[in-house]
Amino acid sequence: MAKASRVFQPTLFPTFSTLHKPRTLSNAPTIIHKKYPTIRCSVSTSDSAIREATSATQKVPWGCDIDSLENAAALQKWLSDSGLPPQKMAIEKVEVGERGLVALKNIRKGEKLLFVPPPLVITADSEWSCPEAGEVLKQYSVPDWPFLATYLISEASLNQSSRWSNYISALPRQPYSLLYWTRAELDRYLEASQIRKRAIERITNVVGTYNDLRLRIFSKNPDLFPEEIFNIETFKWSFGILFSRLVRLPSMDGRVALVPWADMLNHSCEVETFLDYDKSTKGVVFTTDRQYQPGEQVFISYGKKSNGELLLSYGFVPREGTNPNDSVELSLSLKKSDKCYKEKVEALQKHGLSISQCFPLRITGWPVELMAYAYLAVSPPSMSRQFEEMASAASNKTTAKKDVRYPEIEEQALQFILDSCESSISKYNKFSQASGSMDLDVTSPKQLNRRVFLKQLAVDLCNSERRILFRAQNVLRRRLRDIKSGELRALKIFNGFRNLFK
Ligand SMILES: C[S@@+](CC[C@H](N)C(=O)[O-])C[C@H]1O[C@@H](n2cnc3c(N)ncnc32)[C@H](O)[C@@H]1O
Repeated sequence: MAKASRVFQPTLFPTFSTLHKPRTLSNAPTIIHKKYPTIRCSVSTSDSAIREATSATQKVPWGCDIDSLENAAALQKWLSDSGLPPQKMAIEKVEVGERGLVALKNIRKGEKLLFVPPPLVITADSEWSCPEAGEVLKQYSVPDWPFLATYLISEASLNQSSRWSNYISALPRQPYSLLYWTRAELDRYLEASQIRKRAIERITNVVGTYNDLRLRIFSKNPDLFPEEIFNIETFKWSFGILFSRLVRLPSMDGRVALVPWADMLNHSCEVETFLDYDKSTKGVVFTTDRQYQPGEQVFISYGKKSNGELLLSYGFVPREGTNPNDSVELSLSLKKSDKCYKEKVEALQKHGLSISQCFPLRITGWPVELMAYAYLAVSPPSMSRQFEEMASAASNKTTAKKDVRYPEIEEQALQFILDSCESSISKYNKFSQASGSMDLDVTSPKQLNRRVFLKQLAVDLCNSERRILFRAQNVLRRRLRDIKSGELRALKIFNGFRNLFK
C-alpha cells in the first residue's frame, strides 16, 4: 500500500464562512416536511455556543459507552448480514484503546485484511434517510467535513429508521478528543504545551462552522434541521467522531470516508500500514506489515503524528519514547527591543510569517526553517540586506533557498534557540511540579475519574514533549561549547603567531 495512503488524518476542515452562496434559490428543492423523532438534547444559541462548547460535557442520546461490547457485537452481525465477508478478526476488549480488532486466526505478514465493500462505507455521496436535508446541503455546496458531520447527526437522530443505526449505536457517545475538554481543563492541564492553542483553535473552528450552518441553512429550514437536534452539542459529537475516525482513501480519489469495522482498529506507532480502497477486490483493505497470532490485537497507523496531535484528534498519548514521529512545537519570537524590529517584521510578513512563530522540534533535530528564523531574530542592523533572504528561508515556501548559513552570527542564533528551549522547559517543569498537588478540589468520584484521566494524559504529554526539549537543549549546549572551544583554539593559535612575529 502506498505510503501516501495515510489514514485517520483529518486536515483542518475548510471554514464554512468561505462557502459559496446557494447556487440559485429558485432551484430550491420542494421540501417535503419530514419530522425527526423528538429527542432530548441541549439547545444552544450562537452567543453562548462557544462557552457551551468549552464548558458543557453533555452527552448525545445515541451511541454507547466507549468500551461497550454489546453494541459492537450487534454491529458485527449487521455488517456480515449486509455484505462484509468473513473476517479473521473480531471486536474485543483490549488493553490499548478499550475496544479493538483482535486476530481470530494466524495472520501472515503481507496479508490483505478487511474488504469493506463501498455500500458499507459512508462518504459525502451516501444516501440520506431524509433526502431533502441532503439536497439542501448540496445546494449550498457544503464541504465534505461539515456535510458529513450533519449527515451523521441526521442519521443518528432517526434511530432505527436509519440504515446506519447499528453502526451509530456502536460509536462512542463521547469520543475521546480535546473537543470535550473544557476551557478551564485546557488551561489547567495543557498550559505548557502548544497543543492547548491548537485545541482552542479547533473548538473555535467547530463552533464557527456550526454557527455558519445554523445561520445560513438550518434557521431557514427549521423543519429539516430542528435546533433540538442540530445544535452545538451534537456537532461537537459528530466532529469528535470525524476527527477520530474519518479516513482519506487515496485510491478512491482521496475521498474522506467513515469505514465501519475498519474504524475499530487502534493505532500503533510501530506499525506502518494504512487503510485504502483496493480496486482489485473492490473493498477497503489494509496489508499487514507483521504477523499476528490468534488473540493478538491488530493495529494500523493513523499517520506520522506527534503525541500532541494524537491527543488532539484521538484523545490518547502513546507511551513515552515509543513514537518515532513525536515532536514538540517550539515558539520563537522577535524581541520588541530589537533595533531593526520594524524591518524584520516586514520581512517576516512578506513571507507569510509572524512575530511569533512555532517550529517542530524532533528527537532527531529541527527544521532548517527554525535556524533561519533564529538568524533573522539575532542579526544586527549591518545585516539588514540579508533580512529578506532569512525570512524567505524561514518560510515553508518550497522555492525558497533553505539551508542558509551565517557563521558570524551562528553562536547567537544557537543561543537564541537554546534560550527559547529553556524557557519552554521551565513551563513544563512548573506544570510537572504543580500536577502533583492538582485535583484536591474534586467533589465527586465521577469527577475524580475524569480529572485523574485528563491529568494523566497531560502528564504523559508533558513528559514526552519535555524529553524532546531536553534532547535539543543538550545538542545546543554541545554545539555552543564546540563553537566556543573552536574560537578559543583559534585565538590561541592567533596569539601564538602574534608572539612569534613579535
Ligand atoms: C478509530 S477509533 C478505534 C476504535 C476505538 N477503540 C473504539 O472502541 O471505538 C479511534 C479511537 O480509539 C482509541 N485508540 C486508538 N488507538 C489507541 C492507542 N494506541 N491508545 C489508546 N487509545 C487508542 C482512541 O480513543 C481513539 O479516539
